[in-house]
Amino acid sequence: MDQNQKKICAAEEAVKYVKENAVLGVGTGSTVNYFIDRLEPIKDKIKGAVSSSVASTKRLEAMGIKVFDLNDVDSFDIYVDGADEINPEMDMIKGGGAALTREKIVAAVARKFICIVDDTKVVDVLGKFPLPVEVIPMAREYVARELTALGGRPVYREGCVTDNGNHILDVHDLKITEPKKLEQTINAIAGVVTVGIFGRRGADVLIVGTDNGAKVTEKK
Ligand SMILES: O=C(CO)[C@H](O)[C@H](O)COP(=O)(O)O
Repeated sequence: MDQNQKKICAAEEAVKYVKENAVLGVGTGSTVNYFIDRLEPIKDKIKGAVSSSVASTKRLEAMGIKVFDLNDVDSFDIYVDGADEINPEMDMIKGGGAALTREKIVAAVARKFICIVDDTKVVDVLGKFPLPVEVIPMAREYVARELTALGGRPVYREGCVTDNGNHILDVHDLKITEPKKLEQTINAIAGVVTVGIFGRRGADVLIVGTDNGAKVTEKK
């Protein structure tokens, strides 16, 4: 199986978690796009979705799925999203698609985070994938200096403006052995909107697409 087939395999397994009449939390990215596409046969059986990006909203609406404003939804069962890296504790790096802030917000409201990835995303230690940090534009250089002081090598993602009108710094050369601690430290820097470490709100269910089909792990 190639990487895309593995993403499809994980996405199809995630559809099994969708209950009738549910509102779904929907993430962003190529793996999630496969998940959205596979909602087609059951789209009339769900109430709708809460989306984490303009791109996912457009894809959901194009399929005829109603997209709710998060402020109009108290809570919902599942949030389905991809990741750039995930470790055995189900902490993740996210934000490769620059949607990390809205992803973190929608994930926070969901009862269960279902992470769908191909097997290249599963790692022992986070940090090989450059860590995305969304920053307020005027704070970009200040935040970059603070991230350098933490041992990282921040690189401005040129030309990228997030759905919230902000910039992204991708931080290279980090070996993230204590994800929850680093998440807190980076989030405390003035000008940081969100860091792409999802530790405080990690995944509850991990679905990995592999050569041997979907491997499902539930957090104990
Ligand atoms: O965090 C994300 C977007 O901000 C994505 O979930 C992450 O980048 C994985 O994307 P893909 O499924 O395309 O590999």
